[in-house]
Amino acid sequence: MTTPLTDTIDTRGGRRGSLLARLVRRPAGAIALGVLALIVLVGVFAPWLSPYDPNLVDLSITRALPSAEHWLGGDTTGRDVASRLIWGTQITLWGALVAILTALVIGVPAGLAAGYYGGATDRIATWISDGLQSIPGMVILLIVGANTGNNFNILMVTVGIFMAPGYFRLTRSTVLSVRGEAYVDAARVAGLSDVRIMGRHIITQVTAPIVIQSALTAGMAMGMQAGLQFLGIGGGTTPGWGASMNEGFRVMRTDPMLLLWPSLALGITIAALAILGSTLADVISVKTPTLSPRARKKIAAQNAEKRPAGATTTTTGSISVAAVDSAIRLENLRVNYETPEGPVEVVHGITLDVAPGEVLGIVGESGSGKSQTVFSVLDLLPKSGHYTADAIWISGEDVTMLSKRDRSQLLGHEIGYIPQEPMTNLDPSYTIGYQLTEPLRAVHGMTRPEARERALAVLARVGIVDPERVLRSYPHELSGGMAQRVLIAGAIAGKPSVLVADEPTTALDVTVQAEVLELLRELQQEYQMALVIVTHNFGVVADICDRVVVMRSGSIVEIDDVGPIFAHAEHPYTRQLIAASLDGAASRAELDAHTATTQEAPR
Ligand SMILES: Nc1ncnc2c1ncn2[C@@H]1O[C@H](COP(=O)(O)OP(=O)(O)OP(=O)(O)O)[C@@H](O)[C@H]1O
Repeated sequence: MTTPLTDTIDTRGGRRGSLLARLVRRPAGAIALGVLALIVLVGVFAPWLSPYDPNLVDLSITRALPSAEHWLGGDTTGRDVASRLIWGTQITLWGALVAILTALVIGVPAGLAAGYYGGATDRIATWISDGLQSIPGMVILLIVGANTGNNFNILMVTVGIFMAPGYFRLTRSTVLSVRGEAYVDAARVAGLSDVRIMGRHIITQVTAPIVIQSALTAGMAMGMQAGLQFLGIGGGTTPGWGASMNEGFRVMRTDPMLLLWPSLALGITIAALAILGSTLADVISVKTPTLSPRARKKIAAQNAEKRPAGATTTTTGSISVAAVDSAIRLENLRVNYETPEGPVEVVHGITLDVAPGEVLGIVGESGSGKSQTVFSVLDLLPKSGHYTADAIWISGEDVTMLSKRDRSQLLGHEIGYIPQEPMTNLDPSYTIGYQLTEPLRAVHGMTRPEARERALAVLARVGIVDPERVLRSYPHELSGGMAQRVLIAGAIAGKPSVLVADEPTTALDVTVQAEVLELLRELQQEYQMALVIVTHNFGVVADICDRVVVMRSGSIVEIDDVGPIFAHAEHPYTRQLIAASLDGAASRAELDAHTATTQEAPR
């Protein structure tokens, strides 16, 4: 039985917060939202905010300059400009709303049905959508305007119909991308109706892109509406901003301000909608944030502050050999990630080392920081991540003092790396031969025949029966176990002094796991390499390691030799992990027996 470790789950990550909260956390989002909220309030409360009837003519204020009574002055026929602008806000927003609702009501259900059902439904809907897009919208709008007495609402519904294909295509493509997901199949198997599946499981995927599209479409609808009114179509008695622009345009030379105010209102609104749309897209897609150089400096300064003057550090862990004698030595390593909620530290100042020829296990449950530690050594952190350390020694050199180029040279020579997922770490477009020989030629300066010879030798050494054939093969032609052996061959081909294996057996089935561990143990002894093996499994530790580092929530809770750890682990978390890992795990003897009898045959 496996002991549950639910009480040790790290919950510091927290929730990402509501969409609105994430939006207003960004300055551009907050400003755009604030401006739009103000515009909407003006539109909604126009009857109360407007000081005069927008159509009231008072000849005494004809072309009047701004004054206390008439904030923006009077127009050419003696109407209050501010009142017309305020009422114009309402009519412009209303027009945009009618157009968007029309486009939504037509485009989204059609896109859902086309994407979900495919076949004839998809073909017919796509054909109609393409047809709509090929029709010149302005001509139709002129015809509709002429036949409906320039009815504003009907014109905006027509604008909405021409905008529906945008929603249709967006919804259809989103549905197509989720239609084959396992959870949609599961809902089908569970007997849920199509309408329910679309309404519950699929629409949720479509909502975010639709919100973004609506922000952008609103701007376009306002632009079209203004364009129509500018042409004198759909103005009505209460002018939208477009109609005011038309009036202002006619007297642009003598009264330029009459054109300026509505143009400004329209420009600001459309700009705010565009900024809102693109900020929403950023927030919703949660693009991986990248740490800016400024943020990196800030984190480094904060980490320096955490170190009391004179004292070495506030780190966890310990070291066993002198820095220059170590294969790897980390001093006060911290890893930070930039997240939508701000920087988060995921490794909290750890110190550890590996002696030459030693096998060190880094153990901990998922999320404890094992991989981030290894990635920092290998300089493999993603762009959103950043580490700081007092020093990182690799084969007696502090790599934090080296240039990026020198560091990667050193890594290429001194460290071999075996990743978690063998298949995803081989490029499907290249043969195994190319992938094995490329680093030998580029980093180790071998000629093509030398590299080929070395690749064949290491493939044979890791137990590949027909190395010549494997060299010609593409990754998809290998089994998972063979792919992992190929990666091990690649890792040792350059004769590194340290081999780092990140959960090297996780993706393999249990029989192959035993063989791969056995191989690693043999290679480590044969090449006299230091081996760092990342695992969540104490069974692996028992099998292969000399010393073990136990990590939890980004800190080291215990470091000791394997014997003492199993005999009397000090930390309760270590004891819990040991119990969870070893219950039911195959014993060393069983694994050995298995390895002796089973030899994996290549396909
Ligand atoms: N790109 C990232 N952005 C933000 N946080 C991250 C990122 N990658 C990892 N983390 C966080 O860092 C912490 C440590 O992750 P790490 O991958 O080192 O865990 P691990 O112990 O190797 O787990 P596993 O065995 O599942 O690989 C986790 O809390 C994880 O959520």
